[in-house]
Amino acid sequence: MSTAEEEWRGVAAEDTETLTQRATLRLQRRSRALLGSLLRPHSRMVALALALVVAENAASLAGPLIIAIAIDSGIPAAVGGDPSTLAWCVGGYLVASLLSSGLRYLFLRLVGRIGQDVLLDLRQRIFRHAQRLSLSFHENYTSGKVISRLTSDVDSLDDLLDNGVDGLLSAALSVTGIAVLLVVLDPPLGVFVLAGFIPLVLAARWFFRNSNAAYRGTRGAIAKIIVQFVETMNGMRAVQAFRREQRNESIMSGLNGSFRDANRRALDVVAVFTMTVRMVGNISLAAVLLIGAWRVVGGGLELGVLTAFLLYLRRFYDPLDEMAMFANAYSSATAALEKISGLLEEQPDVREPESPVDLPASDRGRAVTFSRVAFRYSADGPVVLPEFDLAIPAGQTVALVGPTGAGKSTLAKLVARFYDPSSGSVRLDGVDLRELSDSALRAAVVMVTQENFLFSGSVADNIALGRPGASRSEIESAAGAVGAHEFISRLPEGYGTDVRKRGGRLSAGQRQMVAFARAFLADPSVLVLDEATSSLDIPTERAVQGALESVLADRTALIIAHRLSTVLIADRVLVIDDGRVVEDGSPAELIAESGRFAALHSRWRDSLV
Ligand SMILES: Nc1ncnc2c1ncn2[C@@H]1O[C@H](COP(=O)(O)OP(=O)(O)OP(=O)(O)O)[C@@H](O)[C@H]1O
Repeated sequence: MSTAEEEWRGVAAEDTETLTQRATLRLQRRSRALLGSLLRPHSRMVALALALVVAENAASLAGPLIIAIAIDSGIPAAVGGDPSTLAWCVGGYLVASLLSSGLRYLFLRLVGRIGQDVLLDLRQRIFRHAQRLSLSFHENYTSGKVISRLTSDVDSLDDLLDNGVDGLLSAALSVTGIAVLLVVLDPPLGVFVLAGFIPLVLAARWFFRNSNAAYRGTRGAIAKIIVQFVETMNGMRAVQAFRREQRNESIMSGLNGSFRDANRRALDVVAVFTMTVRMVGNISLAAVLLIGAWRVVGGGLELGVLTAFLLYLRRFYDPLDEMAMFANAYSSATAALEKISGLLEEQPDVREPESPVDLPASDRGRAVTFSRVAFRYSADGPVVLPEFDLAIPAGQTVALVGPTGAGKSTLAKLVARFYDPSSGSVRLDGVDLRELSDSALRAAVVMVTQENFLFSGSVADNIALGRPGASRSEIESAAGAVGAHEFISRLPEGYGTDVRKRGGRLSAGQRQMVAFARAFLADPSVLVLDEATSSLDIPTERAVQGALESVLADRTALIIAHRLSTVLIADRVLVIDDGRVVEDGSPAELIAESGRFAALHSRWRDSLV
């Protein structure tokens, strides 16, 4: 792939207003490929739907032709005493109408089913893919954008499949069918009507060019609204605490305004196109009426043929209106498809190896080694770890301390392989983390983060996250081991309490205990713990400390320690500064020296008195 194409890979083009011709073609190819892959499993059904719509149109086009025969032959014969032709015409008309309605029903049902299956598949693909993408992607892309891909973009596709495709197929078929019939019925009038097509083709070209640009704008604007909305709702506490409501409102009203303007532009384009179609249609109709009537009076045209001609002509322009609606839905869906296909094109930075290596057997933790690890979060970002070497023997508990921004969390995230080192390697019992399968890595290393995230569901479900499929007694014994059993039993519905419902909400300390129970149940050989910074009251602190000691037994642990009590139970303390180890030793050794840890230790102790 050339560098120019590389620039438009994935979500790179999302915020670009104007694209080069090459980029546009590339994005269109990508969208078409996605649509093709979505429709392929339903190809038979799509073929059946096409057959149904062709048959339906043929049945419905027979109507005016039968009326022409009725007027020109049926009625004169009936006046002459032979009503059979007229009776055949009426019967034929009824059959054609019934057939057309029945086929339409079948077509709509089928298209509805295909459409919903396609959307289901697409939603699942987006969700699955978004979950697979690396943390580094999510940090930049934000959850709001993923939500807008999954909701408003999929909705525009829904709109296209529900209304647009039906409109387009019917319109295209009836316009073609009618054009042929018009020329057959009366060639001079037919050719005259078809000449009206020239301005229509020009108008359609203008429409597509402009509406595509307008709809790219609406997709971008709605995504920004959702991002802002999600961020505000997620940060509601901070919003209210810092009185950010007014500022958020003004940001939101600006975004809403751009969304409205982008939509207005899109609708203006539709309005101009629809008006042009109607105008050409009505002028043609008036002209055909004038010329046709003049020829009927002169005896050059039969009245029935003129009637059929006028009936067809009405049907000829109505679907063109529908085409405008389709084009509308199409432009919106193309813009959505462009964004969705971009998200789906993104590849995780942290990838599972094709032929993973097994870890050796171990029953007491695993050795963790950093060998000449250099790390930066992005290719153009600052170096966070210049060259880091560290060997942690199996079973050792290491506390990481150091100033904010020193790189402690970065080290922890590298051990859990949320990121890969820019150079060098992180190894587990000598095996590079990049050579392990995801499941082996997740079984071996568990990271407990500061946020202690609880998913909606019961307390038991949240603990069971550590080992899906764990029995209730295993869950309870894990909770018991970390000392959480007692408070969980006191919750309104015990282990079955919903953590998101009133009464089930847990305090910071309780959330931490649940997270420990989860880690205990997962039973990893390496535990990475980013200790919560929030201070707990003394009894809770003790309980949490006790829980921590049970979780740490018999495993290797790397703890970003914020509490003195945690540091003191560690076998080894590493003081990190600016991505380097500046002190390394047991807590007692470091306290005995007069370095940074000794100073930190005395400040901690002073704060406890
Ligand atoms: N996701 C990220 N993207 C880019 N830079 C980051 C990211 N996370 C951290 N950094 C940068 O990397 C450096 C180290 O951050 P890190 O979070 O590892 O520090 P820390 O020692 O854990 O700090 P704290 O004690 O405040 O949590 C900082 O300069 C920070 O700005």
